Amino acid sequence: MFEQRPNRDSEIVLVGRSNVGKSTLMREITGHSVDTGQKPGVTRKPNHFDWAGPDFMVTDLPGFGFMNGVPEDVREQIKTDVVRYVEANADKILVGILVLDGKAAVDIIDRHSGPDEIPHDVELFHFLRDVDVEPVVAVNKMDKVDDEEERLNDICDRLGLYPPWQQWQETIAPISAKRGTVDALDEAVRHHLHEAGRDDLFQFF
Ligand SMILES: Nc1nc2c(ncn2[C@@H]2O[C@H](COP(=O)(O)OP(=O)(O)OP(=O)(O)O)[C@@H](O)[C@H]2O)c(=O)[nH]1
Ligand SMILES: [Mg+2]
Repeated sequence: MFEQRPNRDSEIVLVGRSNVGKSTLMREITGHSVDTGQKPGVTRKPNHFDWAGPDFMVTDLPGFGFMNGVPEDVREQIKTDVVRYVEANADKILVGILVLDGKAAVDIIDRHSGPDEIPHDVELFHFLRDVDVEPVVAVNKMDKVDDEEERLNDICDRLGLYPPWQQWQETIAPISAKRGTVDALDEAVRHHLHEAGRDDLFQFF
């Protein structure tokens, strides 16, 4: 289990497979420098960012799934730790941002779908809902995607959300963290913050 969680009563977490751009998005949200990398598995411990004023923080959690050079048992342990972290703090987490690689997600999901296999991304999406954390799916790296509409509709379909994706703008947010194009995510997060009566946190999104 991850140690040393700062004592904050409101939180937004970033979760997802390794190398999808969680830390890049974290940098974009917070304006702080965060380690990012070409190689998966850069973030091994949660990165918490809090501010002097509000009782709020954003947490960039380690990625899981395939990572070059990282043994399977370590990858599984990271995933277990991430799930436990979210479970343990679910009552404080206002929004769970599930980051996907828009270019790769559908192929990876389809490759890992089977009679006794649920893909990590799909599992995590339903897990967030199960623990009553509002999920927002940040479909990242859209700068590399040509068939945007089709891709977003396929992602909805795999997550059990009836297409077209435009019906789910509080849940599905196409972005490019690297380019700083994150308006759709800000909108979706604000929607949930508003529902939670937390317009005071709009300053961060
Ligand atoms: N083309 C493109 N590349 C991106 C985008 N966002 C992130 N990347 C790249 O994706 C790679 C991984 O980014 P990270 O932010 O380190 O990914 P991560 O999800 O934090 O990875 P872990 O810490 O291993 O879980 C880096 O090379 C980033 O520059 C994006 O919007 N577009
Ligand atoms: Mg990272």
